[in-house]
Amino acid sequence: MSADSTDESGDGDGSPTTDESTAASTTDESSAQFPGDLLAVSALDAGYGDLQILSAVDLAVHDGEYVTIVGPNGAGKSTVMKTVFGLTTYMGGEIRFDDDDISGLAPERIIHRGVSYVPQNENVFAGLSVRENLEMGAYILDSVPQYRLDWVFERFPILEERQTQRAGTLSGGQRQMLAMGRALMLDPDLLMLDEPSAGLAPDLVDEMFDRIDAINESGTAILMVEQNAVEALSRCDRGYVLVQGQNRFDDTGEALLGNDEVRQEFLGG
Ligand SMILES: Nc1ncnc2c1ncn2[C@@H]1O[C@H](COP(=O)(O)OP(=O)(O)OP(=O)(O)O)[C@@H](O)[C@H]1O
Repeated sequence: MSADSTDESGDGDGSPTTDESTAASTTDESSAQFPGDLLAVSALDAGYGDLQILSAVDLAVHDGEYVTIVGPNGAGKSTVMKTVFGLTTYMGGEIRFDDDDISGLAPERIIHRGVSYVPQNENVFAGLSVRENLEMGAYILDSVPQYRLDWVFERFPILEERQTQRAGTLSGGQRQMLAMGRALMLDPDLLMLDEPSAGLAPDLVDEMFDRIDAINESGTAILMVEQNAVEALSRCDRGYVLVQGQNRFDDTGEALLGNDEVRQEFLGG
């Protein structure tokens, strides 16, 4: 499924690396339905220049899983995703994807492995048409695969209707759909979404989450950062609570929602 069929190393031993150091470890039951780690982040240190933000962060996403990161402002949630995608200063620890070590690789190389990332802001080319934006999503390929365009249009019919319209003239919700559609053009194994519901009118938030559910149900693993924590945890398979650049809790979404400490400290009671 990933765009790159030339992975070199493939030397992983497949052993899970993420469990020990977090406050509430991942339950075996929640992991059992998933075949293995797609993304395995262990003891990750990262930041910006000399400024360290993440300290020994552990996180895993299994094949086809839907994982959410929640936590207070400035906790480093976006930094985790940016670091997986090669956009920050990698300082230590390990990031494995599909059993290959991708720690510190540049984004172009990570995209080839089958990871797509939708940042929170400036995630479309405003001056280009909807269709051109989608075509840009497949820029690493020699030609734009029509079946992927069709796949995206099927999931986001509004993008087909508006394909000649400039992205800058779309509504916030449509723009977010375009950003997601573009990220899906390469049929990634893992889609990382940074606050997909941010700035959306309340009646569009549920619709956005429904679309993310549908993408996940079609087999794409999701790693998502969300301020809308209760909604996100109620939909995901597992969640992580990050505080000051460190793991605080991880468990199934349901268990985190039922955890009094998590509710009081991080979910508004
Ligand atoms: N480009 C950058 N350069 C320097 N520091 C940054 C940069 N981006 C983020 N930071 C800092 O890193 C810390 C973590 O930011 P991050 O955006 O990862 O947090 P977050 O948990 O996603 O928060 P929020 O929910 O507010 O987006 C913050 O202190 C932030 O100011």
